[in-house]
Amino acid sequence: MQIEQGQQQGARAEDYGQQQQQLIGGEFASPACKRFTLAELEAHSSEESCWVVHAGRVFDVTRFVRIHPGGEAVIVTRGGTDLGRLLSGPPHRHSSNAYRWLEQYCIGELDTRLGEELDGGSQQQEEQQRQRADASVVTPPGSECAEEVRRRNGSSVDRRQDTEELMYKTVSTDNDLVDWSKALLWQVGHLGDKYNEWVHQPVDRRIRLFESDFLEFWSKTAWYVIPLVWIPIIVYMGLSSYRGLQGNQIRVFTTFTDGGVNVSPDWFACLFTFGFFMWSLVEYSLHRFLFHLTPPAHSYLLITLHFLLHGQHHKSPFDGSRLVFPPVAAFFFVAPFYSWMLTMLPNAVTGSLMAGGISGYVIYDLMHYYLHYGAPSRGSYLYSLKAYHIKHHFEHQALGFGISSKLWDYPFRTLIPEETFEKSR
Ligand code: HEM
Ligand SMILES: [Zn+2]
Ligand SMILES: [Zn+2]
Repeated sequence: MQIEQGQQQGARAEDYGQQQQQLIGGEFASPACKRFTLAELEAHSSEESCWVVHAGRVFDVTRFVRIHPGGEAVIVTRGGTDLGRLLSGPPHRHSSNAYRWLEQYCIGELDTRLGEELDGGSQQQEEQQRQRADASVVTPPGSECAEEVRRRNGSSVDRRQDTEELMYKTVSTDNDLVDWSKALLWQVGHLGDKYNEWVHQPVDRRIRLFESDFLEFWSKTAWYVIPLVWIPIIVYMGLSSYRGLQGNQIRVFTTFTDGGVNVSPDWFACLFTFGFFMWSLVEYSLHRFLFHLTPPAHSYLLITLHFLLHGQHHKSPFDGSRLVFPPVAAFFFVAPFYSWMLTMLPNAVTGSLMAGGISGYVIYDLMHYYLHYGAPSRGSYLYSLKAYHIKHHFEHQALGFGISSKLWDYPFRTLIPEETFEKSR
């Protein structure tokens, strides 16, 4: 069964290689072609239903506008219109993954004949055009919009847009390396050297990790579980550590100094703050040195583990069911770390530091969720963090490891360049 699945994956991987070749040549998958009139397009220009046109095709971006890292307004105000060259900036030169992302929302193409009529084209010209188009284009069911648009529009499609199209890669989950109708966890290990590229091409689709409903259910965590589980632990740890500092004569650094340093209850706030601050370094280190380790192509196990830990979040960055870290899994990180600290420091000191550290963790996890799903107002600190983190997902996977702050990206020199548009010109 396993071998059979492996062979299927192998065959898919080969097809994928060929597919990528074709895609570089400009082919990309789209849904069956449907034509929309300008009037239909214009009727979808609000937050509730937002359609846009790009390179002759129509995209229903309603579900994306709220979470767009450049803000909701920039898309909604252009709802029902052609985006023209906006995607290549300014204000922002979009990544190739952003173009791929847009592909997922393609619902058809714009009926340009009507557009030209509305633009004042004469009846005769319009009729000639219609005849030309009808002679050259048959719309078989299931044909791909993009291919058709290119064929019909020929040289009329802007050259620059053509170049943009070359950046597209398939986002069709029906034609992917993995079978999306089945659980993904046991499939990804077979992707071998294709895994790394595949996992960094995000899709707007929920992931099923396990075949078993029981495991699937327990692998998901709603965001509010994080404060519900951890805040009582923080309060308990904090209070008991503070009492511990009050009740006992606690001394630290006894091995380095004569008699050690006395820790009074006043130290609690400093220890808590230090633990909170140290969390940001742990956050950076885990994200950079563990979650972003590239698993060896031949290791089924390590690829699977990588996917479970972080890969699935990169593949499906807006799958809210697995955006925060499950508390049971977190205990496996916290417990050994806590025990190790206890070997060096008194209980009350360790507890105070841990209470601060876990508070930092809770804030990080909730912020991470908000950066994906929230719509912070333009110019705010959270807006800049959201844009920063989404760039880590879409374009700079080897940079921008700080999530709740960019702090540690400075000394470790992994800061994402401010605005790639100016620099790339
Ligand atoms: C509807 C199609 C659009 C899609 C799918 C889209 C997607 C994205 C994505 C994925 C990013 C993250 C960075 C990247 O990967 O490039 C982004 C950032 C951004 N987008 Fe869009 N976008 C769209 C339309 C627009 C429009 C029409 C504008 C402006 C007129 C715009 C302005 C921006 C800005 C300014 C940022 C960067 C935020 C920052 O760095 O401050 N986007 N977009
Ligand atoms: Zn990451
Ligand atoms: Zn993320």
